[in-house]
Amino acid sequence: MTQTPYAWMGGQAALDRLTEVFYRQVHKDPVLAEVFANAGPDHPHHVAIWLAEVFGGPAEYSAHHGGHAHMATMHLGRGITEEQRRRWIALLMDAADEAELPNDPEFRAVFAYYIEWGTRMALLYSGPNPPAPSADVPVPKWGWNQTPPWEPGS
Ligand code: HEM
Repeated sequence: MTQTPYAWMGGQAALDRLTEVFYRQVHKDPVLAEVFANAGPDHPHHVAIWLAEVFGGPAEYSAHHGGHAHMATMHLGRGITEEQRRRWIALLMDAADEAELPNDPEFRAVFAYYIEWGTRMALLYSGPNPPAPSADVPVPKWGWNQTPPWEPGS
């Protein structure tokens, strides 16, 4: 069976590397620094745990960090702008290079697919009339979709 995107990218260690690099840049960024000014030191790890679960790793965010409802609540009322969303993506994609996540087209496409979707969901929750955060909504799961990774011999 094809391994999960989580395993393909190098598991939790890779995601922690990613979010550490990412938030280091976020805190220096003129568009995003203010948005994350009050985020605690554990924030990068929490987001890494979330991403792990999304990409097929352990369901630790659901089990110990409040699942979808907590994530959604953390975005309520923040009024995230399109400019901030775009910058968030740009910095995360640069961080994926710097943290040396796999750069094969299939992995990067799946990664970008979730990030595009997820940032739009964050915007929705942060804006007026957000969906009510619900304990019944599961953490989303992102597999390979249309593009399983090319592997030698396949
Ligand atoms: C795929 C997109 C995104 C994901 C997966 C995501 C994930 C998360 C998670 C899991 C938390 C809660 C962390 C915890 O449990 O402590 C969180 C909080 C937060 N997110 Fe997002 N987020 C995304 C997009 C964004 C965007 C685009 C922005 C703003 C530009 C944003 C701003 C914030 C802020 C300000 C917090 C609260 C940080 C704190 O004070 O601790 N998020 N996010």
